[in-house]
Amino acid sequence: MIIQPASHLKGTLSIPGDKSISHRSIMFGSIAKGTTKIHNFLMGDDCLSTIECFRKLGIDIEMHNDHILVHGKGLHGLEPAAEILDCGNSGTTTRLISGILAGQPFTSTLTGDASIQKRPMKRIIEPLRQMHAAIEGKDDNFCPLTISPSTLEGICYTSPVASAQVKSCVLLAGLYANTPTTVCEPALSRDHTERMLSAFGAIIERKDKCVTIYPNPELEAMEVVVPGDISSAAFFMVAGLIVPNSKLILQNVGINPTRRGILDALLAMGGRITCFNERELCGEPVCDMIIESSDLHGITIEGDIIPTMIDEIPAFAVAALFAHGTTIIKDAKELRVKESNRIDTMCHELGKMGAVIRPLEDGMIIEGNATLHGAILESYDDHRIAMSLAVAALKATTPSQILNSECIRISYPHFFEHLKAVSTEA
Ligand SMILES: O=C(O)C1=C[C@@H](OP(=O)(O)O)[C@@H](O)[C@H](O)C1
Ligand SMILES: C=C(OP(=O)(O)O)C(=O)O
Repeated sequence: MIIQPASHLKGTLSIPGDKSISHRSIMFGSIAKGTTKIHNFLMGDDCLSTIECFRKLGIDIEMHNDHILVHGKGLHGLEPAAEILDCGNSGTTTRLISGILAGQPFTSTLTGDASIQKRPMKRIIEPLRQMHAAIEGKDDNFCPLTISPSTLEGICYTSPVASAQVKSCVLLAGLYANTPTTVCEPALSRDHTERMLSAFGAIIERKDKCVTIYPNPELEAMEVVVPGDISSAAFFMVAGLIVPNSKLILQNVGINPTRRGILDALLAMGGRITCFNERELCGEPVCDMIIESSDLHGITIEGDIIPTMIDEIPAFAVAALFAHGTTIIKDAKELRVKESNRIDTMCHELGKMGAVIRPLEDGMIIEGNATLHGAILESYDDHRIAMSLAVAALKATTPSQILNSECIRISYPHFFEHLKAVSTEA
């Protein structure tokens, strides 16, 4: 993909469905009784991997033009898959489905692509084993994972990482345990599982950074309307702020407090972002946004805000390049275990364009007021890296090429069409 420098961005975009919420709607719909109808589902490759896994586990899932129907079979209705479950590139699929599979009376094996096979699974193997799950992984940490039948016990688990995937995995296993299960985390990670599972009928109690789930609920099918994904909106939030003379309207952006860190961080940098039409969609807060070119200044982000913007940090780093002063990102070591090592990949690729950006063990130091030139850039098959580099390329003095950019299909299949629709070449 060739990206031309842009003179300005103008227009209105309807933000595609949230990836995290789309995954959960299929998973919870599959283990609920009755037919769950899903609107605004994200047709990204990761969510399609979740659909394929549940089809292999015996669930009938119908794809229609404007909705999906999941014919759920209840908590104990899944059937053994005839083959290995392929989670593709999706960490969310791999880790959440493991919690459900730990509670089944049959053995399952799951794996995914080259990137998934490098991502750490010890973080779910350990708590699942504490629940007496029978789970084996390559080198005790990697896919393929094999999960065999066992009788699960509820636990009180203090997670060393703020990870919604770990939290959700343990809570889902907790549905099948003998006694209640509690998960506490060091900082609050996204809470879509808690919100949506409660709406499906699970009994969930929350207190500060801990969540307790009670076993064996009657989950009932429901209608889900998936809000737009702030992680996808983030690319256009940053692009609209850094390209001069721009004004974008982003419609239907999810602003759940556990996901809105990018909005708060960009506002703290002086970004002109106005949220209006605030409403609630399926238990999730949503708004429309106006984004206008802004004079940004560097900030430090660290601590509790980090998990609320973890996937948006590559895009945030691009905004920091065009702020006055230095931006520091700390406490974001988790970036090293995503689809790529996002600290190293961003520093390396932005460096090729002339950026002054230094990796830290747990973040980056980014010098602002950058002048970037075009370059041939590698996505490392990481969708967030491909799209963040495309945004940086809008501000370069010459065109850039992004290699292996098809990976955007994972979370935002129409990204390049949307970018073309709102940008005017310099
Ligand atoms: O639960 C989820 O849907 C997700 C949780 C986050 O991962 P971690 O739980 O590993 O932080 C995030 O990076 C991922 O894109 C989606
Ligand atoms: C990290 C991501 O997803 P996952 O963990 O589901 O692969 C992401 O979408 O940025």
